[in-house]
Amino acid sequence: MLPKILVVDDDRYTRTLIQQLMRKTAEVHLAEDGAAARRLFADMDFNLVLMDQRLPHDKGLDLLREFRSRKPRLVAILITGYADVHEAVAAVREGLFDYLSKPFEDLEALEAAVGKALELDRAYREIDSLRSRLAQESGAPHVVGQSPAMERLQGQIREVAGLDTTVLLEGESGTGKDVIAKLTHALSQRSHKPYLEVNCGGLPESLLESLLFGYEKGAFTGASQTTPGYFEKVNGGNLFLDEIADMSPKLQSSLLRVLQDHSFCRIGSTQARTTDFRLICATNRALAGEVKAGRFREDLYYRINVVAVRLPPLRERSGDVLRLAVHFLEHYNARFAKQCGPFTADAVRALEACSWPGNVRELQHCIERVVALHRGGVIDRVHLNPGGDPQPAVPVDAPPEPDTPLAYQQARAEFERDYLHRLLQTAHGNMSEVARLSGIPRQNLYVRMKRWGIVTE
Ligand SMILES: Nc1ncnc2c1ncn2[C@@H]1O[C@H](COP(=O)(O)OP(=O)(O)OP(=O)(O)O)[C@@H](O)[C@H]1O
Repeated sequence: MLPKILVVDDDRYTRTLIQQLMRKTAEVHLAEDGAAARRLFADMDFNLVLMDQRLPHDKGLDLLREFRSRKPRLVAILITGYADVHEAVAAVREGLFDYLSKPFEDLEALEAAVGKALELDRAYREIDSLRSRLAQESGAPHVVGQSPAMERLQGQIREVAGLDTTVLLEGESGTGKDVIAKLTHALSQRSHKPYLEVNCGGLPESLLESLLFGYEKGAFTGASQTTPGYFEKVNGGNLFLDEIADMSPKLQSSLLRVLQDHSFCRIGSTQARTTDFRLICATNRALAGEVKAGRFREDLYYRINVVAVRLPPLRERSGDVLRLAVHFLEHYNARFAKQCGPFTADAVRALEACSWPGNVRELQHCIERVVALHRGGVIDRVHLNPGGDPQPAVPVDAPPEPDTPLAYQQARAEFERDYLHRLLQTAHGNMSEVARLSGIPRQNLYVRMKRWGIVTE
């Protein structure tokens, strides 16, 4: 269905021009004054209003305020003469999406502005419909993404979730593997059974072993009481092993045996116990490459690589950046009890121009930072600073003069932040690769990246 645009202008030439320009991409409705505009607005749900500032009996901006009081998320563009531009700029701060100056000299710019405005309206509507769908599918996580790549991926997950096969999720850091693992659980026949997850890269071998297998009292120093492991506790449900490539060779062979026999022994016991779970694994390094390099067992690889699903990086999901930004904006507004937004046209362009090397996590963090630091109201490009210096988006202090010598600690901090950010970009968001290149242990890296706001979790 074509989007609906309302054009309010007393100048017939402008109305006809916009109608001709948009006739293939939108259903265009025309009003020559405020009264006609009010009638049409009351009757139809418009995706965009293009409003002239000077109307016979009304001021365009006042009419837009009236419309927005009835429909706060209305996306609107004001059409002004050059004399009124300062009013339009002020209106953008009030929540107007964009303004265009008449006479239109650049028709491509007009089309582009309308395209962006319609995209923002689409993002609002999709987030709303996702919310109401999720309210029905209780337990399923919010997976935002209507780009072709994400539609394909969600289709794949809906197909395999109920089949009880092992699922391998491959994708860069921050692409949403964790969220998709939870979705797989929520859509599976095991959804009412336990869902347990463990990050294989975050724990030393012995701790991971006791967490998975459980142990008998006295099995090792500190084993003060018998404790069942995840293989036992997850019985009937789904087990998510994140960062599977980081599992040690010893644990890889133990896991292989569990998958073959559906049985295991607690540490310190010889009694075999049976278990029934579906395995979901994730990795941000291509497992085939790890097998080739001799770091991952080939037989285990074939066991877990039954259905492999690739999570596309955010830079390959055209359109999703804005949807996710709107989703996180609403989330953090609710969480911090704020009213930040909407985004200006310039902010939308800045968000979409960024390559987001840290993927969805980086975007989420950017919006969280903006909402936390912003007093409220419209979010413009200056507030966002996407992908740039991960310091507060609204600077608290003036930046130091370029030739002012920095204190050693401060200079080192700036170097580290810049260094890690660039490295993450070079490694396409792959944390294990960043760890390898920098020689900094992975866990340590997370702590540092969190400190500099490069990652949030
Ligand atoms: N499609 C999505 N919709 C909504 N939120 C998302 C989506 N994808 C990711 N997120 C959010 O982005 C953040 C990072 O996602 P997640 O932890 O799933 O990434 P990951 O690929 O598992 O990262 P890592 O490899 O570093 O563990 C989370 O807060 C998650 O809720």
